[in-house]
Amino acid sequence: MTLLTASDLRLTFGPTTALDGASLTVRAGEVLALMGPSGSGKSTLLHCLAGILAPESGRVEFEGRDLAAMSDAERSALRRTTFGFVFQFGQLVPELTCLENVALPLRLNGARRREARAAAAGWLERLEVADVADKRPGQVSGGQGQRVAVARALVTGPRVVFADEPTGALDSLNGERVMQLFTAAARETGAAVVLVTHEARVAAYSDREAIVRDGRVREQAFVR
Ligand SMILES: Nc1ncnc2c1ncn2[C@@H]1O[C@H](COP(=O)(O)OP(=O)(O)OP(=O)(O)O)[C@@H](O)[C@H]1O
Repeated sequence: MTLLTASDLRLTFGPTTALDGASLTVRAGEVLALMGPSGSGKSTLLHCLAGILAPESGRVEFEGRDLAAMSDAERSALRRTTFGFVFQFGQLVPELTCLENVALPLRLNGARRREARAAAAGWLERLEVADVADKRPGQVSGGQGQRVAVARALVTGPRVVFADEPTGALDSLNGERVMQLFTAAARETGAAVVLVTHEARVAAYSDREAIVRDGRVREQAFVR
């Protein structure tokens, strides 16, 4: 089943053409890796799929609904409840503990403090970082921080998690473990993952690879 469809996206930044007719579909529950050279448009495509950037032409549909036709409130509700995000540097809130960081999306969606904290604790456990629950992000390792960021992205039960170089700041051993835990947890919950990476060993955790070149999706192949 197709969840997200991008058709013929074009987007320029001043003289730079970032997307030049990019088209892509994301299926429910799949792990999709966006690969390709630096500057080819991978992150821009990811941001358009997630409704963070609006293409100048072309359209993005989530379950058949055009993101551009939604109100700002509808789009931000979609990002808060249906999408999850993991970036290269976890972007955790530095003033909150790791547990509070994971509980935060649930609190923003209206969950009670107690339930949000209980669910967050469960997710930290699942990502094997229960021991850092009461630490602040500045006091944990890069690998631990990324696991907390993955827990935070999955805690709301999103349909799609967007990840931009989620292991880019980690050494290979830590990166592999984060990818193992991330993709296993996403598969269990049925969330699709759209992942930007330039590392083949990170892409190896995907079901499908799409190669972005010069602002277009040039090739697609099933990995497994
Ligand atoms: N906000 C911006 N302002 C100006 N130019 C931008 C902006 N965002 C992206 N670009 C340019 O658009 C092109 C595509 O960028 P994008 O970040 O999507 O590529 P990428 O494939 O993700 O690259 P990398 O692998 O290096 O992260 C690049 O030439 C980039 O410099």
